[in-house]
Amino acid sequence: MIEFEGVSKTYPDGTTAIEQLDLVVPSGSLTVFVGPSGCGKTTSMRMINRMVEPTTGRILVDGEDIAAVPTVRLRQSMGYVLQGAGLFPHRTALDNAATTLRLTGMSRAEAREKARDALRLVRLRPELDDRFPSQLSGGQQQRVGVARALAADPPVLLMDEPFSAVDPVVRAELQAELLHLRKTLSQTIVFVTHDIDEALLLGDRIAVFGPGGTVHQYAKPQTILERPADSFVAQMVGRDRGFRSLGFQTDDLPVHPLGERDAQGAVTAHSSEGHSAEGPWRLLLDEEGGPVAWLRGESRIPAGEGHVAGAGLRSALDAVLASPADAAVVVDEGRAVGWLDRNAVLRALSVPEDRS
Ligand SMILES: Nc1ncnc2c1ncn2[C@@H]1O[C@H](COP(=O)(O)OP(=O)(O)OP(=O)(O)O)[C@@H](O)[C@H]1O
Repeated sequence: MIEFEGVSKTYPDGTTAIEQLDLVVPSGSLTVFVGPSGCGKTTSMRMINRMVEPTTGRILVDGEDIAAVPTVRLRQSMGYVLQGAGLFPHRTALDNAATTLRLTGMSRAEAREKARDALRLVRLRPELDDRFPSQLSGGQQQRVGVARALAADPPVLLMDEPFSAVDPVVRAELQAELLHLRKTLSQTIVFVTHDIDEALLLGDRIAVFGPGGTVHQYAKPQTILERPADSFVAQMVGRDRGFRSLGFQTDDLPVHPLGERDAQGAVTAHSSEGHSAEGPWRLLLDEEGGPVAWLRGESRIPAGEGHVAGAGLRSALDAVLASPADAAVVVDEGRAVGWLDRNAVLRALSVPEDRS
């Protein structure tokens, strides 16, 4: 657990970066600091590993005031990932990933062994281990940066705009990777970004920073979307708040059985309303059971991705709206497994969730 207690920071030139910050980052959580440029996110994060010292207040890590912890010991307990990875250009991916371990005095062989494990954890392909940063793509460099921070298995991971220097497709990939990694990691993560969508996607909790270094709201993503604390936060989260908040509402909608395949390899869509004169929509599946196309009479419409059971009401609504039939297909690892009834989704939307 990381606790900020009445923390303020005024730089020697008189700039106040942070004003009276009181905030608790729970152990094992991924907490995002989000806000426009210059509102003190990076300053707050750097105070956690004492790259910046507070002017007033104190910061506790697991109950210990970090002002009393030697900086070397403190930093060894915290991985740090920067924007643009910040790799050493003349070291290979493997040696870059081994850097922090070497600083702890570990032998080269052992450090490389552990670094190799970390590179596999972030899914860098083994054949890239011996490349230099200039021979890696931006996304691959960023993976090495994350591996370097994780290699020593520190209890705290500080990530400062780690994905902002890569293109949107690679960025989405790295975000998905981090969500995946979190299932196996126990680290307490503090993640800085100016992108509210990234914050909503990744954060267990989000602190919205505003001008003058004040935190306007510190809450779960769903709460930030549904109940922004003030007009500044409402403006940050922007348009489609209501629709986007559906993504955080769980769906426990019934899944109807898929039924038998016909001679063509298609299954007939579940319907609660009866079929039109042209007969029912059928969904053609490939050999592995993946949806290919909707068929009815002369019509053939490419099948969308379908809905993954439990993925939330936003995904369920999207799937039924995109389907030409009265039902959307439910998929598991790309294979069709059942049907989601459109009316059931619409009924679920009309019953407000308990938001207490
Ligand atoms: N070393 C410094 N000396 C003086 N002022 C500083 C220093 N570092 C940061 N600042 C100022 O403190 C304020 C907060 O900066 P900080 O980098 O923490 O904000 P940020 O929200 O992380 O912004 P960005 O997203 O642009 O990095 C800004 O006004 C900045 O100019």
